[in-house]
Amino acid sequence: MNTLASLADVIAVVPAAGIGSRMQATCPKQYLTIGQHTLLEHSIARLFSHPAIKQVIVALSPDDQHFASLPLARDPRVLRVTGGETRAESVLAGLQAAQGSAWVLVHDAARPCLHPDDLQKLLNVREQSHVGGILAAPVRDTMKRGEPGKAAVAHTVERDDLWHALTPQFFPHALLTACLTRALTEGATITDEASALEYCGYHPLLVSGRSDNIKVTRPEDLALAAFYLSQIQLKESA
Ligand SMILES: Nc1ccn([C@@H]2O[C@H](COP(=O)(O)OP(=O)(O)OP(=O)(O)O)[C@@H](O)[C@H]2O)c(=O)n1
Ligand SMILES: C[C@](O)(CO)[C@H](O)COP(=O)(O)O
Repeated sequence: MNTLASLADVIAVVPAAGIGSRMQATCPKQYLTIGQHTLLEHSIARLFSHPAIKQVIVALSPDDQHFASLPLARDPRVLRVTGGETRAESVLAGLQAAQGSAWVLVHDAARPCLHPDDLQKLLNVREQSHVGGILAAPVRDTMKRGEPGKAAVAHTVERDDLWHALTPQFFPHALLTACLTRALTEGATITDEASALEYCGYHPLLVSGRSDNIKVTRPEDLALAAFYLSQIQLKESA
């Protein structure tokens, strides 16, 4: 029987089964460190900083050599599952292990700078929508479409109503599982959870989020993430 509190509980799925090839590092980028902790540990700590997040399901590569040595591996709130060939497949593996939570949040292991205010804003979506929503940052720069296969401008892209999709992304567990399963079965290209819902005809909410919630993707991102994270931690310790 779910208590009221458990109905409010949220399970987070953290896809962490990638190799981080664009990072050009000697280990998968989620195990690069800022200070004394890995990006994965920072990203999960940001989630657990909110009382509604009761469990994290982390999807790892079957060849993962790093997770077992982290304190996370002994945290009873953290459940390990085996990820897939794509991020979407890793997320689906996490969803299949998520039991007892009506809503599920998905957050990249490579986004360690999630601000607590943004997490709260996203969790509030549960009161506003039956579909769910995502953190997103409005595009700031002029956007260009390149000519296919050439480093030349084809045309400028209208940037009104253009957003950078971020994570976390937050959806009813049953709806996201159904949409992601259908999209993958039908061969759709799915790079975030919202695109699976869009594929099935839904329009998730866009929750304006901070642009410092970066995904560590390329070598120069690590120092920037370290700075942004230090700013969050400075404010939290004030
Ligand atoms: N098969 C995969 C691929 C990616 N991810 C995870 O999805 C998140 C966002 O993906 P991305 O930034 O693309 O990470 P990588 O795929 O590792 O990076 P790259 O594309 O540079 O190899 C990361 O936390 C990554 O570990 C995953 O769980 N399973
Ligand atoms: C999910 C995501 O973080 C939204 O921007 C992003 O798509 C994940 O990175 P990838 O390079 O697309 O796997």
